[in-house]
Amino acid sequence: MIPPFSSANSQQRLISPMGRSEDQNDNNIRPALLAEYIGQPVVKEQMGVFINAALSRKEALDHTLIFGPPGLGKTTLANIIAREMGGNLRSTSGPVLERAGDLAAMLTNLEPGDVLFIDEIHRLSPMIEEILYPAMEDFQLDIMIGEGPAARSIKLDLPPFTLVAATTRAGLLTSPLRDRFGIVQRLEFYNVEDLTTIVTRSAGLLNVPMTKEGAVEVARRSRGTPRIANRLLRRVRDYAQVKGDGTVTAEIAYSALDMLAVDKRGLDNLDRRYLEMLEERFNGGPAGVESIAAALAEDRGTLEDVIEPYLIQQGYIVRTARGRMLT
Ligand SMILES: Nc1ncnc2c1ncn2[C@@H]1O[C@H](COP(=O)(O)OP(=O)(O)OP(=O)(O)O)[C@@H](O)[C@H]1O
Ligand SMILES: [Mg+2]
Repeated sequence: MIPPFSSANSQQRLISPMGRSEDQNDNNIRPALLAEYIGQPVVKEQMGVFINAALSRKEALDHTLIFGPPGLGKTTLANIIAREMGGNLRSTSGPVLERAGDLAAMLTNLEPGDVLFIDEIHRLSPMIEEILYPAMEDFQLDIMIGEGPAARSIKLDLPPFTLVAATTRAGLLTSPLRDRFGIVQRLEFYNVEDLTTIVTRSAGLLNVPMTKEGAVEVARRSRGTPRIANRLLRRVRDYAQVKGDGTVTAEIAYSALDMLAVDKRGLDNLDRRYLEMLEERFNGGPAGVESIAAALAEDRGTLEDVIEPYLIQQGYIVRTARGRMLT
C-alpha cells in the first residue's frame, strides 16, 4: 500500500522505499517463516519467544504493533506471525475501513487463532477505532444498528484473535489505541551484511547466478531496505543477461547500478535534495523540520518517518533541540 504522503517524485525512483506495483510479484521471495526472516535480531528473538509461549498455552498471540519506515518487512512479519501461529491472515488497511460494517464483517468472519492484519493503522477513522477497542480487549463486537429512535446496539462475542497492525507513523496513533497492543516491535534499517544475505537468498530463489561481491555491491546501495535490495537485484539481473554472461559479479553490479544512477551511498533523490537544502539554504542548520519541509515542498511526516530516520542512522544529520543539523 502506498502511503498518501509519498510524493510522485519519491515513488518513481528505483531506489524509493515505497512499494510499487512491480514489487507485488515479490511473493515468491518473501520469507514465510521466522527462521527465514533475516536480520532484526531483537524482533526475531522476542517474536519467537512470544509465539512459542502463546502456542504452548493454546492462546491467541497478544495484539502486535509493528512500526518502521517503508520496505523494512512489516507486512512480511505479519504474514509470518499468522503462519507460525497456524491461523489465517485476514488483511485490510486503515483507509479501506471506512464504515463500521466493514470492520464488523471482518471481525465476525474470524476463526479462533486468526490474525487480522491492519496496515496503515494510523489512518483509521476515530469511529472505527472505537469499535476496535472492545474487540481487542474483550473479544466483543459492540455496534449500533439503524438510526434515530429505532437504533439499537448489538453485542457479539468474537473468537480469540490477534490484531497485527503496521504503521510507518507510530507517532500518529492515539494513545488509547497504542496502549491496547501487548507487543510493540520497531523495525530498524538493515546493515550491509544482512542485506547481502537477503540479496543472496533472493538471487537463489530467482535462479540468478551471483558472486558474493556482486551481492555486497547491491546490498550497499539499497538504503538499508530489503524492498530496494530486491528491486535492484531484478534490474542488475537484466543487465547481467544483456551485457554479461548472466552472472552478477561485482563489476556487473557496479556498472549496472551506475547506469541506473543509483547513488553509491544508497541515498535516494529526496535524501539528496534534503541534504543539499540543509547545506545551501540553511547553511548546515540548525533548521526546523517545518522550514525544511516547506522548502522541499514535501510533507513533514514524510521527512520525519521516511527520510530522516535513514539519514540519522547513517550519521548525515542530527536532530537537536533547535532543529536539524548536518554533521
Ligand atoms: N527480514 C527480511 N528478510 C528477507 N526479506 C525481507 C525481510 N523483510 C522484508 N523483506 C523483503 O522486502 C520486501 C518488502 O517488505 P514488506 O512488504 O514486508 O515491507 P513493509 O515494511 O510492509 O513496507 P510498507 O511500509 O511499504 O508496507 C518483501 O517483499 C520481502 O521480500
Ligand atoms: Mg507493508
